[in-house]
Amino acid sequence: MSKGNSPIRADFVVVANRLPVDLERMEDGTQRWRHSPGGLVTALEPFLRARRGAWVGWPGIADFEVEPFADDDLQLYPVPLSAEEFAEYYEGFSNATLWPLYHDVVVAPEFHRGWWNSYRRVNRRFAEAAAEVSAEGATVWVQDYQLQLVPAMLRELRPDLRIGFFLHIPFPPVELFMQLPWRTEIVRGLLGADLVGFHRPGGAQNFLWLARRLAGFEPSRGQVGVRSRPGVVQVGDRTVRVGAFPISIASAEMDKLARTKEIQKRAKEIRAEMGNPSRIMLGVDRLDYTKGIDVRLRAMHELLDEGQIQADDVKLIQIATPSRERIEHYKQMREDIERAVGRINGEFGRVGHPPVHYQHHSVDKKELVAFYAAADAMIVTPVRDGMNLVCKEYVACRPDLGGALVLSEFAGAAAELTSAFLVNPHNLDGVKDAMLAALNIDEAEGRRRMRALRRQVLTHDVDRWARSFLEALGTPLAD
Ligand SMILES: Nc1ncnc2c1ncn2[C@@H]1O[C@H](COP(=O)(O)OP(=O)(O)O[C@H]2O[C@H](CO)[C@@H](O)[C@H](O)[C@H]2O)[C@@H](O)[C@H]1O
Ligand SMILES: O=P(O)(O)OC[C@H](O)CO
Repeated sequence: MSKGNSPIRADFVVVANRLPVDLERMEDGTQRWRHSPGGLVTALEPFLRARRGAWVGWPGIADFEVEPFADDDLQLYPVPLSAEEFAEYYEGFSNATLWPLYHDVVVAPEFHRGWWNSYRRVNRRFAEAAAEVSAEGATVWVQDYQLQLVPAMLRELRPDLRIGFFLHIPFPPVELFMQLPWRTEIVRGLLGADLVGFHRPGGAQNFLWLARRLAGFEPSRGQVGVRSRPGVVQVGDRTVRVGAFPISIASAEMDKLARTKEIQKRAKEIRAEMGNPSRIMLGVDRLDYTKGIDVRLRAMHELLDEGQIQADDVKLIQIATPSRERIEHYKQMREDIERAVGRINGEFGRVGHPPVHYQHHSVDKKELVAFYAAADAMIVTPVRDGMNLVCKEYVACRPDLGGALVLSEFAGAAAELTSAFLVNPHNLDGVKDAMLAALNIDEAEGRRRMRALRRQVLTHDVDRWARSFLEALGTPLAD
């Protein structure tokens, strides 16, 4: 990574809360950059690197200023946050107001005027940074719920730009969105874009309704399609399009990696290290209360308790990336999950043979792919998820057509991955039945399901997602 002067103005700019790398302070006082967590970075980073764009985002440490710098072909443009802004804009309004509100109020959202003021102030700073780094007529792609005011603010500063916005989390039902005291400002902020994108048509449809109800604009009436038939809102002399663009992963790259001898060998080692149990279930998530980690632990506990599975035969690996650790609901959930893991291992484990192998940290990409290759059943049980990339990664990593996927109906991915064992995470018996079905699936049926899942994931990758969005924005990409 090389530090340089101010970056050249770019023709293609991504604006996201986080840079794709986070600055980390080590105990000895030194610092190092590490890959940022989460699905947004996973999806966008390879795409933007290949196009030599600029990325505007927060460097991951509060009260810290970093000069713009280049990371290989990517120009990184850090936006600083004070400790107070981190608490109010990021932990507060973004993750204790919007995150729960947009995820079906799974915990109660908090509404505080101070947090909102900070959100507005920080959105303004991001808009100013994007205005500075964008070349004349550039395409600027603003990402996610932390930056919903940026499109309108940026348009005010730079009317020459083409502005897209994509929401990575669900857009809520209108009845829930209407709880937000600053609902009209958010809708007007998003309408500053030329194209507003959601994962699912339902989100686009909800937004169109709100554009009329809250901002007084007349939207088009037809049903929004997937990557087609966007809705339209006329905002003065501008036409804003509103569409559905289901995100995906770099499927071919993961498939290729999973086929390597190194990964195959490591997958066998993982099974051996666990005592070669007959079946391994896997969960991989940011440690977030929306992901339903507690649901799969409860289901496993009951299956063991009822003798439907035996602790020596069936193991669960749960890999959980630390996330938003100072926020109360996250602290509480971590305690609950770790207590549930301890309880299962205490009740059903033997020395050296716990039924649940729990890791509270990230793993690198190769290790993650080896986990996917080693697992007989992938358990993805969010109570609400915009898309969920983990289930697509698992499918891409099974060129052997082995393994089975248990997937919540409330993940955006369920609309595409219909050959998974689809479950309602609120129905514990249904989750238990699906786990058993996935663990005991006969080989031919498993291969049939996995083949259908792979057809979808390999033909709908992240490149297709980005291309379809940018085409709808009117800036198609050259090959
Ligand atoms: N322990 C671990 N070690 C290493 N890597 C790990 C890991 N745990 C998770 N990851 C990686 O982090 C990413 C998580 O992406 P997800 O889509 O599953 O959820 P996230 O909520 O972060 O993303 C948000 O953005 C994405 C993209 O739009 C939406 O799919 C989603 O609904 C939305 O909440 C995956 O690429 C996964 O491999
Ligand atoms: O760690 P956060 O809060 O930046 O969340 C990362 C996820 O991608 C959220 O979309």
